[in-house]
Amino acid sequence: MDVGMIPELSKVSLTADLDGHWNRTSTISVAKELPGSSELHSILQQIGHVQQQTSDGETAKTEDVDSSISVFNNFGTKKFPHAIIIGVKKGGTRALLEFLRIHPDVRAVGAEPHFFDRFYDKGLQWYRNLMPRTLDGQITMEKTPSYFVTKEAPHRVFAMSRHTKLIVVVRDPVTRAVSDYTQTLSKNPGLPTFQNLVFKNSSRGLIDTSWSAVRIGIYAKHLENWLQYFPLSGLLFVSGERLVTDPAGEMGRVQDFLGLKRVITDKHFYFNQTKGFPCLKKPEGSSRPRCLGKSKGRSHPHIPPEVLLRLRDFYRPFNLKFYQMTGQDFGWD
Ligand SMILES: Nc1ncnc2c1ncn2[C@@H]1O[C@H](COP(=O)(O)OS(=O)(=O)O)[C@@H](OP(=O)(O)O)[C@H]1O
Repeated sequence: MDVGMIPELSKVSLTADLDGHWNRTSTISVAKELPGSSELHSILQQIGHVQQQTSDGETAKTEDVDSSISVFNNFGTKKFPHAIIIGVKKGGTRALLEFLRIHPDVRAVGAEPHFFDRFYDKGLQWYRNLMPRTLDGQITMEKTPSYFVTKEAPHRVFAMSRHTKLIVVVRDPVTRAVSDYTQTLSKNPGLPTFQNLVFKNSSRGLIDTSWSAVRIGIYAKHLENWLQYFPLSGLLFVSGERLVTDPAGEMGRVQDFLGLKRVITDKHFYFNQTKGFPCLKKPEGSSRPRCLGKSKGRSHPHIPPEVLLRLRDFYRPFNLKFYQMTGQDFGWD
């Protein structure tokens, strides 16, 4: 298709992954008024290539149309998610979702819908409409890591369906806080140092729990809110650390929890030395290996060790409580 021939009257930007490779995308701009531009959009949707930038910096398909299914057909139905990755921010939620998407029985929204925190007033039908169509036996999923720390989210998810399966990817809260800080710093290079933000003003080592990078890591506190509505058996806690060191092992647990056949195995992963993380040999919709984008697996700034130690001390009792509540020792201490 000669995109250069299309006049740019009013821009509609469609970011299409033309070669099926995650990190090499091309942007096509077409005129809104141009006859055929909506058809172009539809065609790109049909081949599953209409993408948008997700709030976590990854490129994701907006319409998860099966490549074998035309958008003009109505095979399958849009259902509320059977399972949601509810957290935690910077835990490894994007990696988990992308790994799950290689399973033929999983259909997921690529972007984060943020329904149960930001857009609840849009209503449940709006939410369901965001979901990809699924056939019998397939499960619908989404991920929005901020749900885990949103006070209203548990009762809202419960009101949608008490049977919703919930997955939480947890990571050492100290590393998570640094990762969170690194993300904010990348958007705002003028940010004060980590040590300036982590301690309360004029305090001698008092941790500032009003800073979200700290607060999110008090997992036991957030989990209490969820356990008021959901039984522990309705939640799965995935170790963010093991998702990196043993992705296939962790994916085995996830598939069991979701009642899926164990299709995703060690055959699907390879360790990319340059990236320093496991990558997919054959991701969904592509025959080429693929790693997550640059915003995942960033190097963290140096933080003085005594600051990290102080933060580790702060989290210790909350971590122990969390191990007790979940019956799992994540080994962060
Ligand atoms: N396979 C693979 N590739 C790249 N990165 C991986 C992977 N598995 C886990 N991680 C870790 O995921 C961290 C980002 O977490 P999230 O995806 O939950 O972030 S976000 O909340 O959606 O922004 C990200 O954090 P940073 O290392 O701080 O960038 C990674 O450590």
